[in-house]
Amino acid sequence: MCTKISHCDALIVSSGTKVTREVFESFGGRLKVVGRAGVEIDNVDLSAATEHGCLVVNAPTANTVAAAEHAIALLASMARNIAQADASVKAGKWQRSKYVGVSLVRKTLAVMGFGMVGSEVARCAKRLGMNVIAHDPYAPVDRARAIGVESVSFEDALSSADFISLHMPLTPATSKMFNDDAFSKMKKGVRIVNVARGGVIDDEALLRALDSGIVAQAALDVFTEEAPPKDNVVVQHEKVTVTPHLGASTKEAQEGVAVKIAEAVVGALKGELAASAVLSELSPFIALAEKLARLAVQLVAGGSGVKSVRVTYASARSPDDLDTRLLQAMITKGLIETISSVFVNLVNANFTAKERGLRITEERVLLDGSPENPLESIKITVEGRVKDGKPHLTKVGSFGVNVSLEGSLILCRQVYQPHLIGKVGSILGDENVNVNFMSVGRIATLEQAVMTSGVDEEPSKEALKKIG
Ligand SMILES: NC(=O)C1=CN([C@@H]2O[C@H](COP(=O)(O)OP(=O)(O)OC[C@H]3O[C@@H](n4cnc5c(N)ncnc54)[C@H](O)[C@@H]3O)[C@@H](O)[C@H]2O)C=CC1
Ligand SMILES: O=C(O)C(=O)COP(=O)(O)O
Repeated sequence: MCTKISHCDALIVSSGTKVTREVFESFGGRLKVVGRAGVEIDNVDLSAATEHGCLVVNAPTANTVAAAEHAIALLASMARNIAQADASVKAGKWQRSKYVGVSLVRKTLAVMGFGMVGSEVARCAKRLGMNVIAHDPYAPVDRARAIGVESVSFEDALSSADFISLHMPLTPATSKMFNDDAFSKMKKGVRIVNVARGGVIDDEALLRALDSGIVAQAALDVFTEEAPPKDNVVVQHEKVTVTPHLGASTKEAQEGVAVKIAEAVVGALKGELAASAVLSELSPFIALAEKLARLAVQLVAGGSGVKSVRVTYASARSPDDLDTRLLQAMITKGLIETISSVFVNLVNANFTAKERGLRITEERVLLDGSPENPLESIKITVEGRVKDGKPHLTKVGSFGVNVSLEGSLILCRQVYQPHLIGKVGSILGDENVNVNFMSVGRIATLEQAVMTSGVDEEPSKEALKKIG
């Protein structure tokens, strides 16, 4: 497989394909993007991707509904012993009393992890007449309240739930978080659904909890090892219902993730990073951030690089509603790529900045007014705004200018005096370089000023020297 894909610029995978260090190494630097056609990117070696300057994108929302529906399907079929009863009838038996189930209505469901899938599960469960509580240390309480779900602590969720549905990612913090200690805090007879990741449950502890009766039933779509070995005792347990990682497996979701990931990969190959709602809102500012950083590094350090950069974001949004990580990554890209051959992307930006001793500090200026626009301006020595959807330079040092940041710019520091505009224009004209605009930011005649010229072609070094 590695030989075949060494001829590719991008690779798109589902959870079943492990994109290991070996895969990145075999690409010999050609691979630019790995697209994960789904939510979780735990099957991609992110450190190896970073080191190889490869961007990793995912399609985080296209299978949300499918995963939530699968959790609800498992919840209902577990409560009514559908899988076990089906196998029994097919084996020629008729065991009506053995498969008496439990009702869902008015039971308490604890949704652990109140993100995209968890909140969709909560909405569906509410419609089934369940009392839904949620535990998520990072989700805003308002999100749960808005759909009539109470946010509770981990302990309260465990102790009051009749059903528990797991929807957190697998991270070092969530690995085996459902262990002996957690099971010991659960109500006796609790029923558990796991459509998240196998690793969040300690399998041996689950087995003990099933055998002791703390857990009456479990329904699992995901496993620590996929496919689980044939003799896996949890999988074979009569109180356990299993499916082979089918959460995202509906025709609609598969088509959805395919389209979304193709868009994200094409966008990334074109240098747009990714295509999601948040990103599209920030898109013009992403371009602005990178262009300002490119300009700043040239103005401030004269091409030798910078070590410490202060970025000021002016916005009417509360700092909590403005995620600047992507903007910061683009600033890093602008600062570093302008003065080196290092390829910076969303994945390796932090790593690359640290490696080069570049420290970026951020400052927020809270403006009055409508928070409809995520940002008003970004300042990194130079200041810029988005006007008509396009990045514009609005200030160089203390000089106000107003120029589009598309194409190439020549910035000259000067003492504002007659003939200068004409002289610069004729040097460029002699070279057949077309000047598409010129703007002078000045305080007064014969004072310091900044002249900005937009040019269609790149002037020769000699011409630039003459202008200098
Ligand atoms: N079985 C399947 O086919 C599918 C499985 N998934 C799994 O479902 C998971 C959730 O997906 P989404 O909802 O789209 O992700 P998401 O990122 O929208 O939500 C995850 C939520 O978990 C929360 N969380 C993190 N640490 C936590 C902790 N210690 N305790 C409680 N909550 C915690 C986060 O704050 C976040 O709100 C994914 O990580 C993925 O592993 C997703 C799609 C399909
Ligand atoms: O999106 C996810 O995280 C999933 O678990 C779905 O996995 P799949 O794309 O079906 O291999």
